[in-house]
Amino acid sequence: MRFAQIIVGPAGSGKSTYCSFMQQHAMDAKRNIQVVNLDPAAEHFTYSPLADIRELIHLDDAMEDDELQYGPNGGLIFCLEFLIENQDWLKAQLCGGEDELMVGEPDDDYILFDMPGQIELFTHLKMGKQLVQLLESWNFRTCVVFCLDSQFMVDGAKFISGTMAALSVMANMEQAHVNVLTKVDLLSADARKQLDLYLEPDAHNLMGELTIGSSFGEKYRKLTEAIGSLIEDFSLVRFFPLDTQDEESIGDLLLQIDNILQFGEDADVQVRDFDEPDAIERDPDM
Ligand SMILES: Nc1nc2c(ncn2[C@@H]2O[C@H](COP(=O)(O)OP(=O)(O)OP(=O)(O)O)[C@@H](O)[C@H]2O)c(=O)[nH]1
Ligand SMILES: [Mg+2]
Repeated sequence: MRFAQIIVGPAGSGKSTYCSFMQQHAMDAKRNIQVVNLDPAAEHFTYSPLADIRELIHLDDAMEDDELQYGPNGGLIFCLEFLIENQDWLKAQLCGGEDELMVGEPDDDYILFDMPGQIELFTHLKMGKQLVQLLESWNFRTCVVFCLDSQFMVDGAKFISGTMAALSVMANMEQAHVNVLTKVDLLSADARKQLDLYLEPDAHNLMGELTIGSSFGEKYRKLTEAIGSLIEDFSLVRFFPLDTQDEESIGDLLLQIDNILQFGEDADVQVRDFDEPDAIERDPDM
């Protein structure tokens, strides 16, 4: 079994930074987490990628092509379609170029996929989901990690809007899913308090309070309340506030995603499988 986190979220929400911090954290814990860059427009990131889509296709290829003549947004969609069509390239990068899947060390098979900030790839287009299906066919267990900038979540209307964006990705991808609020270290003490209030899991009628102080909230009070209670009543959307300056915060998040992927549990099973024949050998009468 192999493990994958698909890192998605709006432009500039902190996806690539998340990948760097996660990889570094894993390294410090003597764990091997690799990162694959699937953003064909990426110019710079601070991790060293296991594979890089820009070696297959670069955004400029789609934009400078005389026939295609894409703008930056259409070009990006084209690049991801191209990736899906040329899936053998990705498979070779992930599977060491062998035809058959190589089953490496369990620790070597944990990969973060750093995606472009084009959120429509994951809200209503099919490429995001196709990528996940490909990974699954290559034995990956996947979890979507949706990054949202916490600075845009500290007033009621924005919180609702961010929650709906998360919900939209969840509904389209139909995958195990974690929502991460990034850049929490940049929040003022007041903003952090406000955010914590929204994140309180059982603050009853919290969403009703969100209508106060925002023009959208006041104008569409009933709608806002209805959306709020829908989200609250069904526990639809939860957010993890990530402070990249706090090692414990990164560790807690990784643990949560590991649990969703059942990462540690597989290791247990392998230990048990390994022990059993040994025990039988030692006591042949049993
Ligand atoms: N202080 C702080 N800055 C952050 C954090 N995460 C990201 N940033 C900054 O936010 C900016 C965007 O971060 P990226 O990681 O490039 O965001 P991205 O989602 O990969 O962006 P695109 O790939 O362009 O969609 C950079 O200047 C980062 O340094 C964080 O946790 N704390
Ligand atoms: Mg990026």
